Amino acid sequence: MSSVVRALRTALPRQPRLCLLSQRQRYYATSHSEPITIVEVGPRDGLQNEKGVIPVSVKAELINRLAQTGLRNIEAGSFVSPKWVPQMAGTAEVISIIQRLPNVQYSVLVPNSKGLDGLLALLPTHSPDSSAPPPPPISEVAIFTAATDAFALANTNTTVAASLERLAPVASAATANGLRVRGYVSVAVTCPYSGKVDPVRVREVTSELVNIGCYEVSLGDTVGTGTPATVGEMIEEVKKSVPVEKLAGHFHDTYGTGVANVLASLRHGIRTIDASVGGLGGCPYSPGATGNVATEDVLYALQGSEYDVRHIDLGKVAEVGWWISEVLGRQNTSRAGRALWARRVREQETMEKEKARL
Ligand SMILES: CC(C)(COP(=O)([O-])OP(=O)([O-])OC[C@H]1O[C@@H](n2cnc3c(N)ncnc32)[C@H](O)[C@@H]1OP(=O)([O-])[O-])[C@@H](O)C(=O)NCCC(=O)NCCSC(=O)C[C@@](C)(O)CC(=O)[O-]
Repeated sequence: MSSVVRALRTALPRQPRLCLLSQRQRYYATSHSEPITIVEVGPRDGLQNEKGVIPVSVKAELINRLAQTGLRNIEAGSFVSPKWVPQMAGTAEVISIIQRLPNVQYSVLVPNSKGLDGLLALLPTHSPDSSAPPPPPISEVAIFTAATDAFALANTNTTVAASLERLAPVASAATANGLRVRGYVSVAVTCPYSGKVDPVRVREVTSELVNIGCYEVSLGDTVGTGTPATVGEMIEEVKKSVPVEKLAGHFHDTYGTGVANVLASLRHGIRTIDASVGGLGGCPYSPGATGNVATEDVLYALQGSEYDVRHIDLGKVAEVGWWISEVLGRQNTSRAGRALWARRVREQETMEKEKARL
């Protein structure tokens, strides 16, 4: 590591924020923009696919750092079987130690009643005792199924129909306990086991999730084979039964079409996008798929557009991406994140040269 890069790392928190919008872009963004919700799934979808065991302290720090960037929705982990996804073990501890920010919604993924019970055990059932530690700040659970039986069996050991039967009481119990319920439909474009997926099937499963109580359903291109054309076709089909306000887009970037698919889904009316800092992630049961579309890439692409994400600080998100990539010893797959890093190194080198010259 060069001395400039080392010095830069030490100096990171004191660096001025990156100002990436021109004055004209800022005017356009202010006067015409529509707010977009970014659901940051890095701490869950991102970390669940890492090879090594990640300490609880690192997971909690990732969530805390993300919460400081202006992101308002963070999926913090999952209460799934540790035999199936060992990387998510310790979620109870993680959510017990994160710092609650009042304007941030924290959620966790649950596959069944046992997962929900694990979460509910941590939440207060009566007026909180002032001497007790504060309860975890979870206000939402995410339940998940798939558009194909082959994927549902690989991911959750059950068929789609049986998973929906299993999830209905989970959704009711979560709602009864004051939690919002979000749903996911995996393999909404292609299934790694059974190939191209019929959009009609995606529509049916999405409707079922709404019927059992999901306020929103995230349509997952789990494998990341989607293109603006196939994603658009799928969304238009789903919209025949479910209002677009209840849909979100969840794209993996395997073929480099993640940002294009985000833009396509926005054009088709979706206003909530899942993304993962540093492009972390992938589903352990989707062989060959890479991480989610990177949060930094989405934020960069939407700057100055008619879609408003100005409440999220791209520079700060990029810093989190650099930090977590280094901690995990992995390559940062966010193109924008890498470019911003290179730019900062160049700026620092210029400053150093200037200082030496004076
Ligand atoms: C659903 C099960 C549990 C069925 O797994 P199973 O083996 O059929 O379940 P079981 O009921 O027979 O239980 C087996 C063991 O797991 C335990 N168990 C059972 N449930 C839990 C729980 N909640 N928490 C902790 N432990 C649990 C249970 O107690 C038992 O322990 P044992 O008696 O053998 O010691 C399993 O298949 C599972 O956990 N699957 C989760 C897989 C997963 O997390 N995949 C990644 C998330 S989905 C995703 O990434 C896609 C998404 C959402 O991002 C969108 C996209 O991109 O498509």
